[in-house]
Amino acid sequence: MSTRATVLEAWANRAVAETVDGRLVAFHFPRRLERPLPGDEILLNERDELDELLPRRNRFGRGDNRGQFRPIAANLDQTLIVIAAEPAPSPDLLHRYLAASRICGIEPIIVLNKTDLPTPSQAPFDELEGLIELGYSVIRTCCTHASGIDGLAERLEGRTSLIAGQSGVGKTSLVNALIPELDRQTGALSQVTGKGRHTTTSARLCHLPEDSGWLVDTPGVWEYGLWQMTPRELLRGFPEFLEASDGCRFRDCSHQHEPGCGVRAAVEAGVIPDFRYRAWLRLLDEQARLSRS
Ligand SMILES: Nc1nc2c(ncn2[C@@H]2O[C@H](COP(=O)(O)OP(=O)(O)OP(=O)(O)O)[C@@H](O)[C@H]2O)c(=O)[nH]1
Ligand SMILES: [Zn+2]
Repeated sequence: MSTRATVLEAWANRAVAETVDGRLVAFHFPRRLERPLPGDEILLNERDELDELLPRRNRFGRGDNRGQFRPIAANLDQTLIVIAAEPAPSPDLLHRYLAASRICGIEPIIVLNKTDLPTPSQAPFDELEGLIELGYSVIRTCCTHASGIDGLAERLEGRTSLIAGQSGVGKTSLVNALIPELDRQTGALSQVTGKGRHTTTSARLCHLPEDSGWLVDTPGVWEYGLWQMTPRELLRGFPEFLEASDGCRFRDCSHQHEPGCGVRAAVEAGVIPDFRYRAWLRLLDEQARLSRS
């Protein structure tokens, strides 16, 4: 008899999962099995050992310093990309996150936190209107005055979301506002792992109040990098280009120099904002550097 469980947190060779009947189980896993990720569905045997990792819908991850894909969590419905006026996002951080989500097949939602601070008139803040026109959702929140939290909570209902962003943008404050009883969940987790205190050095799947969904909290990062991929894969991160590329004269159009390029025509017509085209060119350039190094 096997028990179905959801992985909450995983390290090099051990993890914690919650069974369907709400029991927390810590287990080691054999190296022959792929490392489970927060959000993974698994089967445990009667000795509470990992029997099987069930097929995943998707994985979200990042590139490591060698450009390899490093998975963070699995089976997600959406990513919450948190940005704030302070600390100001590094250039292209938001575009990388948005592209990564789309490439992983996950809908990104932009969360502009710290709306009590003046918004600088620079990228990416002055690009948000353009992104909304392209169909991206932007939710504005302020943890200091607890505003926008209900609207954000509504978007999380019944879903599994991952929250990510630069260190200091207020991820922890948002998670605490969304999950008032986070301490209890953290305490229960520490008990089964035997770890005294919990530090957010790894991604962790948490329950939203009243079982209204799941949230993957991730450690803050200074920089978020993409992994090495082909130009075709990168294009999937810019879905608005895909439609326009149907109009390209050449099937293998690079959308850079060729005559009759549907993407460049859409940029010139203002259908694709110029800032998106330039961001894509910069990420393409980054990819060329990744593959050389
Ligand atoms: N003005 C303002 N400050 C905020 C807001 N939300 C969070 N902060 C402050 O921003 C700082 C960083 O907040 P955290 O919640 O620790 O940010 P974090 O993204 O979790 O940072 P890491 O733990 O490094 O990943 C703290 O001093 C918070 O009090 C907000 O809406 N407005
Ligand atoms: Zn083209």
